[in-house]
Amino acid sequence: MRVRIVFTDIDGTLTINRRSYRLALKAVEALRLLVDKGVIVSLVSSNALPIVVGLSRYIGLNGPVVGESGALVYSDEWGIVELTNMSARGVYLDLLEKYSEYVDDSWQNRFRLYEYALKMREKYLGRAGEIVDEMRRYVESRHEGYTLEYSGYAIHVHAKSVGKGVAVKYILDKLGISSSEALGIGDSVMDVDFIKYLGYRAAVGGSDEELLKYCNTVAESPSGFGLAEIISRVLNGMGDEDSSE
Ligand SMILES: O=C(O)COP(=O)(O)O
Repeated sequence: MRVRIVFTDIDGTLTINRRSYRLALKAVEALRLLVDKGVIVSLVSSNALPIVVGLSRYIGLNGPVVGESGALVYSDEWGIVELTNMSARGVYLDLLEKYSEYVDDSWQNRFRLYEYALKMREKYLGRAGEIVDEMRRYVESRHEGYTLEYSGYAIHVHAKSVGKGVAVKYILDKLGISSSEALGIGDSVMDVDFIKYLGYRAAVGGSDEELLKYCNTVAESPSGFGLAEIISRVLNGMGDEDSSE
């Protein structure tokens, strides 16, 4: 197994479970270990870019990051790279008004450029799937070229051409690394978009069923604890390869 770059989602993948924002310290330690071994680690998230850049910096990671579900990429060397020019602001404002019974605004929207988020109101979380499907039908019939997805943390409204996969391919291409040497780790159906292109495809325990269909490794432990488990398998695999050389 030769992994040169690891792309990992944040919410539900580095956290202690799929509802919390609290990082699993085991996950932080595992990512740092990868960096120390010379592996590039990139965060791939639907969060606003400043959150992703900040987190990457303070954890001590070394790779380019993806924010706004793939609309934006950042690295110290490249600066902010915009992978779309289609802002979903008008679409999100329409949804916020029309579906105000079900969804609330996200504070992060003041810091977003292209992709916008809505939070499902607590009392409707049990009906999230059905409400999201209805909202998607509305968006796709009224706003050509736009769609929405649900991560379990928020509903993300963006141009159809925007995706975590487009951004991950952009990074691989710029760095000259083959997708066969890349590992992707996620927890939600939104992660299928980038994981499906990569040579090594892993899901943490408790992931969405849809994601599991695309993965060749599934952790037993949930969320960030599962990520630590996957990384220890990778590091052991790399050790085997080194000792056989
Ligand atoms: O902001 C969200 O809804 C999810 O963020 P993530 O892409 O890091 O899981």
